[in-house]
Amino acid sequence: MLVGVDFGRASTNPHPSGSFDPTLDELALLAESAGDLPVAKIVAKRAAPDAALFVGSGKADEIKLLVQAHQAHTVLFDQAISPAQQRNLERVLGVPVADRTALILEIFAARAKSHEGKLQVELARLQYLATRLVRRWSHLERQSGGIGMRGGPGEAQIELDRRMIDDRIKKTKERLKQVQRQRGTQRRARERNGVFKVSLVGYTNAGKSTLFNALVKARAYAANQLFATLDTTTRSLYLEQAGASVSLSDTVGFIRDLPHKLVEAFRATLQEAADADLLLHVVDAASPVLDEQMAEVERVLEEIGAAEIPQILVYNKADLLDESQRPRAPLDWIERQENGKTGVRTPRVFVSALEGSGLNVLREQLVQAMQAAALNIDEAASDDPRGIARHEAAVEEQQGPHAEDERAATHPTQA
Ligand SMILES: Nc1nc2c(ncn2[C@@H]2O[C@H](COP(=O)(O)OP(=O)(O)OP(=O)(O)O)[C@@H](O)[C@H]2O)c(=O)[nH]1
Ligand SMILES: [Mg+2]
Repeated sequence: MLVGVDFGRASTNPHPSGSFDPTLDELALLAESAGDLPVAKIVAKRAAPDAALFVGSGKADEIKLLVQAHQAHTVLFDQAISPAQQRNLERVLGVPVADRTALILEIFAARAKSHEGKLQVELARLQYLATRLVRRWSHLERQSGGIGMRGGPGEAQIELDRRMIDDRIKKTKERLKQVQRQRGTQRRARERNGVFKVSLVGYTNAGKSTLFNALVKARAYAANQLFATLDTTTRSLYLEQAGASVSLSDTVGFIRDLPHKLVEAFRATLQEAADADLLLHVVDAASPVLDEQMAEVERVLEEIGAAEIPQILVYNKADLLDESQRPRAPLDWIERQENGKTGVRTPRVFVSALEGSGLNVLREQLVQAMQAAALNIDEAASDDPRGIARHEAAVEEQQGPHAEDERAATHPTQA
């Protein structure tokens, strides 16, 4: 049973994309990805979350009736609920209650394949657990009457749990560091070869792995599931037009309200994207919430320090667009909105990774981006730190004069 609450404009949600999805489609897909079958959904409207139940008590009764009518075995909330709200709801509803964060962590835990991925998920889960214990403890403290009244019945146990968790967090972090140090060595070995690094980034389920497979003829796991990919896969992609290879990495997808601890735990994996010379930002062109998904990806890129990396926008699933939505040309240029920037002119390519259409145009753009970057590197040794002037000239040569003014104006601080 899926539940979403619309807090309207009063919402304190920090994400500009807004946290309320009236369709609950994404929550449904998350539930399916975790192996659940959504049987019913309900949306509520409130000015603010109820302290005890998150929803009002009338709504809770309504949910309970639906749970019974559909024999639902779990209630999933689209927003984060506190441990106390979770416990109260479970008591009222008579079934387990979980929120979006717990659901995402569950999916990650089930999907993690590599040693590093497993450790990252373990760390995120422990950290999630730790914050919940802290909150429960402070809740008990309040109940016991404040300072001087400590020593309630559960305190010793919680303190013990906390120490155990803190200990495991420490150990997991150490092991993770070890694994990442090894990977870092491998990565540096690759870097020394001077290979041009391209990373696929984008919202989960946009089609990154399908595109990766189509481009490098690999068999990365692609599925209609959220977070099908957790571990980074890297392959060499030979570009005939350039007579050279680039390294192409498939990475974990992004999602709105990605639990912060998870981003932290996956920082090293995401770092792969931040180290790239070029990002292929893959979007599901057929998604009704395309803008929100793109904004979310930009937000995460900003968070991991990858907002300045040049992008090619890959509008995937073009086969699903109807005639009126189809672009007139397979390639155009759009102004990408970025924090603090008026708009960055970025190539946009329409492809269907599934049918293999548009891939040649994409390869051409890859070659151009590579050549532009090569000129940048040439310039790196000279006075102009990133060779912006020459880079602009090179891009102009390749794309005609029209593409240029904005680029020069919007990359003034690139160095
Ligand atoms: N119609 C259509 N479906 C596509 C296309 N590309 C991918 N898909 C489907 O979209 C779903 C997700 O594809 P993936 O390649 O797993 O997406 P992803 O971005 O790697 O997803 P995560 O790894 O979960 O973040 C699969 O069911 C694909 O078959 C396309 O061009 N057209
Ligand atoms: Mg994938």
